[in-house]
Amino acid sequence: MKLLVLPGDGVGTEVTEQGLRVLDWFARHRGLALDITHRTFGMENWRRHGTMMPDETWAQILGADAILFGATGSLDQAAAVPPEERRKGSLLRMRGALDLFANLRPVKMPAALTEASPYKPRITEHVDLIFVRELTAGIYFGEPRGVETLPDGTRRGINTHSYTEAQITRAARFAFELARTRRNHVTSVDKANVMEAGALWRQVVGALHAREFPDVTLEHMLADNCAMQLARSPRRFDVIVTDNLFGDLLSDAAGAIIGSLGMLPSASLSAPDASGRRRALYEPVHGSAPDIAGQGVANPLGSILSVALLLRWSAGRPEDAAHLEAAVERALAQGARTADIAAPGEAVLGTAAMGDAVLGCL
Ligand SMILES: NC(=O)c1ccc[n+]([C@@H]2O[C@H](COP(=O)([O-])OP(=O)(O)OC[C@H]3O[C@@H](n4cnc5c(N)ncnc54)[C@H](O)[C@@H]3O)[C@@H](O)[C@H]2O)c1
Ligand SMILES: CC(C)[C@H](C(=O)O)[C@@H](O)C(=O)O
Ligand SMILES: [Mg+2]
Repeated sequence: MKLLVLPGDGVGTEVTEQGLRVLDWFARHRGLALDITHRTFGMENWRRHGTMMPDETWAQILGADAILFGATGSLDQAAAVPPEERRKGSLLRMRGALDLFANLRPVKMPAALTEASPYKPRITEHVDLIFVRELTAGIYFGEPRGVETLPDGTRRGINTHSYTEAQITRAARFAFELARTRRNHVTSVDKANVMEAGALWRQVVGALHAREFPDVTLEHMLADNCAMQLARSPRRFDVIVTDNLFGDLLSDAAGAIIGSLGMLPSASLSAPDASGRRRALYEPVHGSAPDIAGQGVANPLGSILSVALLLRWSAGRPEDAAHLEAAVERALAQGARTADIAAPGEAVLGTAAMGDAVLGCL
């Protein structure tokens, strides 16, 4: 498998290093064959090459079987880099060009972390849900977009929320198929009461369900209610399918259930090609975390668990994926804690030491 590693900005580099150590364990002990290429991404490209996206890196991105990504975003970027360059080196350009429409964001409560969660244990116990966030359409990609100057000299910012039936159908089909491998329940989240695109979303998901997936339980939920239900009774959810923006917001909110955004992994997948291979990008859900970057304190488990998703979805190694997920659970059960998930008085590990703890449990 051709794997491209793009650690990116801020804590992205720190957590990806730990993800790579774990991947290397599977290469050495389980015969995982990897052809790994490393490239810089983000502000380091601007500093080194004067462009946010060297052509050679873009070619690597387009040619990779899978990408292990860290994070993007830096405080100096908006001031230092012209908008055109920022777009060239943006995560959204990659997601769009690779057509990574299905963004999986599992949220599973490790039993050991009930004290780290701001919620009561009776709320968080046994939470095991997964978002299928549509990732290549909606308001992130709709046209027209931009900032225009009005006749009175003031400006207006414009973005367009748009979904075609085909874009809704492929995300929903992915969610129904995934639900059949889990607890057979899909919650489809929209704002059908306000948005035309939301009403279409609901119709298309409902019709697909009736036509192809009557064995799966489907519920429709408005996005504002979903935000509340995630806090109140997250255990009720199995698969949540939703649009690009709601998926972004709701998955961060779900990170709080576990206690830290640093815990959440993700996989972004394209449709399979003729040989059944999906292009894929794996990354923690969190960003570059400028408030803690460079200190060696970031939680690497979001990246390490993204490696588990890579083993499952790109390497075709579900047993290895489960082995890694179990090792993370064991490390947590043995008391391994980075600062973000430590209860008061608990000993705190740095980023690399948390990597050591997981490796020790493999
Ligand atoms: N996929 C991505 O690369 C991605 C995702 C989200 C935000 N961003 C970018 O990151 C930058 C910072 O955004 P933000 O601060 O709103 O979001 P963030 O996800 O970077 O951080 C939010 C909060 O979570 C904490 N956090 C994040 N990752 C952590 C980890 N591994 N361990 C412990 N704590 C962690 C941070 O310290 C911060 O308090 C922005 O430029 C934003 O655009 C990128
Ligand atoms: C960095 C940003 C473009 C991104 C998004 O909004 O999709 C991030 O928040 C995420 O969740 O992956
Ligand atoms: Mg986000």
